[in-house]
Amino acid sequence: MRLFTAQAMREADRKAIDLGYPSLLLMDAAGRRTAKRLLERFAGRKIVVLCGKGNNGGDGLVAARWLAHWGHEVAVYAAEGQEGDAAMAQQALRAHGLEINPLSAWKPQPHSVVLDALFGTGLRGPLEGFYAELVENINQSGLPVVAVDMPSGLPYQPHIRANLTVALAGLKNEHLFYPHRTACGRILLDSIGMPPRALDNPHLPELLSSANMRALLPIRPGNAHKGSVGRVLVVGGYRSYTGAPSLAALGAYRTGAGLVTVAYPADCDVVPPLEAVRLPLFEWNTANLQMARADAVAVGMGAGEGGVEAALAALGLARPTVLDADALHERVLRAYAQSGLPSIITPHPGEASRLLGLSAEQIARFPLEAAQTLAQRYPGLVVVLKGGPTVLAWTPPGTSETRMAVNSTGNPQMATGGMGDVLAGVIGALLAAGLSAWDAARLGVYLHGLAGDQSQKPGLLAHEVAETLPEAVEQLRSGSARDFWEPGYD
Ligand SMILES: NC(=O)C1=CN([C@@H]2O[C@H](COP(=O)(O)OP(=O)(O)OC[C@H]3O[C@@H](n4cnc5c(N)ncnc54)[C@H](OP(=O)(O)O)[C@@H]3O)[C@@H](O)[C@H]2O)[C@@H](O)CC1
Ligand SMILES: [K+]
Repeated sequence: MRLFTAQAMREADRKAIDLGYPSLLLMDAAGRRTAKRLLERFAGRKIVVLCGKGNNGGDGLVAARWLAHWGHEVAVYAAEGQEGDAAMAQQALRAHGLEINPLSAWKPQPHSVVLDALFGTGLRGPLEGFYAELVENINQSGLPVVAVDMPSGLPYQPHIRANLTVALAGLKNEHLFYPHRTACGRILLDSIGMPPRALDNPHLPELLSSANMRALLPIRPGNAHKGSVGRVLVVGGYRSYTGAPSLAALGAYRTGAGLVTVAYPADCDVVPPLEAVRLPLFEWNTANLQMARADAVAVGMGAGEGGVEAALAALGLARPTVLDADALHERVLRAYAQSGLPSIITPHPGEASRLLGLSAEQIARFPLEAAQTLAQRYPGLVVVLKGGPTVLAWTPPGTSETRMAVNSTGNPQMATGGMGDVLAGVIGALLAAGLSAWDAARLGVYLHGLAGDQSQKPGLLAHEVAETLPEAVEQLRSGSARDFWEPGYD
């Protein structure tokens, strides 16, 4: 499954037409299915359909026709100047005897639901004048709004704040990234019958879905023993950051690691989980770290000033590695990129900002671009740029194309201390279980977010998320993990 931009969706639309698929069929499916979705939630209210002159408006005209056909009370307000498919939709609506009112005549009507079919992927800039005012009036009316494809006005201001958005053919950036996602309300996805070949575009980011992630779960053989399912070495801790390596160890164990060793400075008060092997060290060097037999390493959590030294010492172990927090320095990243070892870096926007020389606000605003830039700067390293949502990027060595993925699990309550440490442990366990760096990173962020989604209450703590990981793994394995968008009828 891919994550689209408005432009990429227009290309998919063109591709469908090139394949011979009649565009009017897409519009009919879009309108009809949106109408059904509206009825599921808002049956009994009068339906007011507001249509622009483009194809988003055309979808609205189709929806109005079906709603009237099914016997519901519908009022239609539309801009003038429809062409092509939208003009046909208008013709069909007139044939059903429905009156079309000018958009300027719309006034909020009590107990109505608004179907927002003003603008979709064809918007080319912020709404102004009449349309800006209309959007503000709709928002201020307090009436429930169902948006066709996306709330009109996005990604600019002003835009509609919808209760429900029916995304057509695929999810777009606005449906995933905050703050725009908030304006969508609940998100439903409908394929509208778009030929899959038209949507197939390997250059777009992968959207991590339950079906794809389920296929990556490692299988625990019947004769498993603790040495065969993955041994993780966690390296970190410094002064007041003694909890970080312990949380990583917990994350690793709860994801299925067979044995976790925690290496930490001997003069630090680190208290690893009871089940972990303790490795207090007076010096970070490879020989010392070799005392732990590890299939994968997670290094840097709470390592403070010792982060660089610890990560360079861990490089000598030549194991797949997760580099987190205080290990995330230019020197370390260069060395790991050159080593060719499967390695993953897990910066948050602040750490990415230090690496890229950009502000954390810029990183948070353009996460796809930031992750891609890091992946191109350090070929071979899998970049996990943490955020809402987390973005992944990887430039396989010897290639120039960067693969991108966007996570679909997780919630804002997970923005608390220690959450990243747990994630590093989760990914470490998956590396130790034998997954490739790209697979371990994608499945790791997905599971970590899914665990966080079990409780979306304020005050969620990192160790609680770690404790919920087994439930998340089980949910994914059993097929009961749900994607946040609800799939359509097909
Ligand atoms: N994906 C698919 O395959 C399918 C997609 N479908 C649907 O098509 C939708 C996309 O339709 P679209 O391309 O016609 O664009 P749309 O959003 O209706 O807006 C265009 C209108 O907006 C206007 N306009 C632009 N900027 C403006 C501004 N700043 N301020 C004011 N006006 C502005 C522009 O006017 P113009 O500048 O051209 O005069 C034009 O009239 C998509 O979201 C989905 O709902 C389905 O029907 C079936 C399959
Ligand atoms: K819309």
